[in-house]
Parts: sequence; C-alpha cells; structure tokens
Amino acid sequence: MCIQDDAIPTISLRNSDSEETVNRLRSACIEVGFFFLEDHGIEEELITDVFEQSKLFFSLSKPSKKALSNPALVRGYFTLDGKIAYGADADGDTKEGFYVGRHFPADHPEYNVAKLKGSNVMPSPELTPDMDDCEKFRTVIETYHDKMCELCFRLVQLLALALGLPKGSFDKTFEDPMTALSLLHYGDVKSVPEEGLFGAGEHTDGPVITVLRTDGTPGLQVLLKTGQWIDVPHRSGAFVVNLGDMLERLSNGLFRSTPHRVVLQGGSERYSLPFFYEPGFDVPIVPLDTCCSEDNPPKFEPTTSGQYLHDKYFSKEGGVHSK
Ligand SMILES: O=C(O)CCC(=O)C(=O)O
Ligand SMILES: [Fe+2]
Repeated sequence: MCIQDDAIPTISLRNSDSEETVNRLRSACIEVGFFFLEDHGIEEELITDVFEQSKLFFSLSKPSKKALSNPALVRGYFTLDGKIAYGADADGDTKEGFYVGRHFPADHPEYNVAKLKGSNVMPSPELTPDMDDCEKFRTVIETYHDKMCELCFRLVQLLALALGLPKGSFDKTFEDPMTALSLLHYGDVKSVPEEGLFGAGEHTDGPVITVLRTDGTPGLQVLLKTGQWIDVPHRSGAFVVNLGDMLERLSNGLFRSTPHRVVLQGGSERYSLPFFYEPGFDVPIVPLDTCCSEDNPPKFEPTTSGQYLHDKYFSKEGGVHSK
C-alpha cells in the first residue's frame, strides 16, 4: 500500500469541453476509473455545512436514528448492528449511513415505491426530539443533493464526449435519474484487513458514477489495473469521482468500474459523502453500439437500471447492501 501522487488523474471542469480535457478524461476512465474533479462549482461553504449536519445527525441517540429508516426505498438510516439493511457481504464494515434520494411525496403523481420513487425520511421534532434544527438539516442536505444532481448531469455529458459520442447523447438517459446521497460515518476502529474488518470492504459501485467528498481522514484505497492497492490522497477542494458498473456495462468494458475499499488507521472517526447517480428505473443498460464491433461483441447481458440495482443490492439474503 502506498500513496502514488500521480496515479489518479485530475479533471478540471473549467474548459471542460476542450479536446485536451476530453482526452484526459477518456484515458482516466479506461486506465483508472477514478479521477479528482476540480473547478466543479460547488461552494466549499455548502460542503462544510453538509459535514456539520452529518456530524449532528450521527451524534443523535440510537432510537432517533433508527426512527428514520425506510430500507424498501433505500432511504434514511442504515446501520450494521441492527441488521436493518445490510446483507452478509457487508459483515465487517464499521460504518453507519443515512441515504437521501430525489424526494417524491406520497401525493406526487410519479410516486412509485416499486420503482424507488418515494419520500425521504428526514428528522422531525416527533421522530428525532434530540435534533435541534431539523429544518436546517433538511435544507442543507436537499440543497447539496440537488446541486450534485446538476453536477452529475454535466459529468455524464462529458463522459459522452469521452466515449466519442455527441455531448447530449445521455441527456435522455438521465432525464429522470435515480440518485442516492449517502452521509457516511466510520467509527474510530482500526481496520484489520487480514481479519476481514474494514471501514468498507472491497466493492465496486453499481451506478454510473459516484462523486465523493471526504473529511480528509485517510482510508479510501483503489485497486489499480496492476493489482496494486493505493491510498487515495486527500486533495483539498476536489471531489473524487469513480465510475460504476453501469458505465462499465454501457461502455462494453472499456471504462473501468474500479474496486475500492476503506481501510481505517484507527484513532479518529471519519465522515464521507458519496453521491451515487444512475439512470431512471426502466432505462436499459445495454452495451452501446459504438462500443461494440464484430471483434468486440457485447460482453454484458442487457438489463435495466432498476433491475441491475435489484440484482446487485437486494437479491442476496439480508436485504439492501452497501453501495
Ligand atoms: O467513504 C469512502 O471514502 C468511500 C465510500 C464508498 O466507497 C461507498 O460508499 O461506496
Ligand atoms: Fe464505493
């Protein structure tokens, strides 16, 4: 394990459509599947507020946190000890989380629990009496969620260019996206990889892209193509973006959905904010014609965004799995 400063490329959204940026992004997606994102336009002040609210949330009493859970919709509080949500392959993870998606209240015409279009579960004086300012929590978290949606829409336009397609090629694919903003809190427990104890065990993300911000506490490691695990250094002001399985499938394996994990040094807690972005429930996830040829036939069976998530996270014993 080591820090390799140049192993993870940097993409700036200033001048993002330039040929140089598009080529750099293409190579990042093919070679690493991870990149730092700079000049992204999300204010640091907002990100600081999100971390502050996240810390407030996780410091609530257990009953308060557990009152905010809706595993069927992948919303609200997720813990390991309560066996509310995680399946067998998350054993050994030492984290808790809180998920927020696009909010569809029960009277919304598109409300549809089977398609994961439902309500967020937010703190309230009734459910979380120990949360001082529930309204502030909701406003900060929803504002961040919505800005991340906009940022991700820009990013998938850039990814279309990186695949050699017109910029708007994925606009329809993401007109009604599924999203999950995850507030994560890792305990100050030292990971013991040999014993299977991790902050988060090795996994790939299911969605198209994940845009992550951490509090700067080390832990995230990425598996390079060479088989070497490297630490992702903290880069102040930047997001860490990684590609997920759905983009690997769409690109017929050209773009990498890279295995990663969180290995904690112990002695300090860690907070992070992954934002997961994927097409709407019924959108087909099929290798793109432009990524296939006679010599390079489709490597993946057709599926849909919702089906893929279901197969990856819900189908195993124990219910919803960690992203
Ligand atoms: O906390 C992190 O740094 C990464 C979390 C992660 O990989 C995930 O939640 O999918
Ligand atoms: Fe992940």
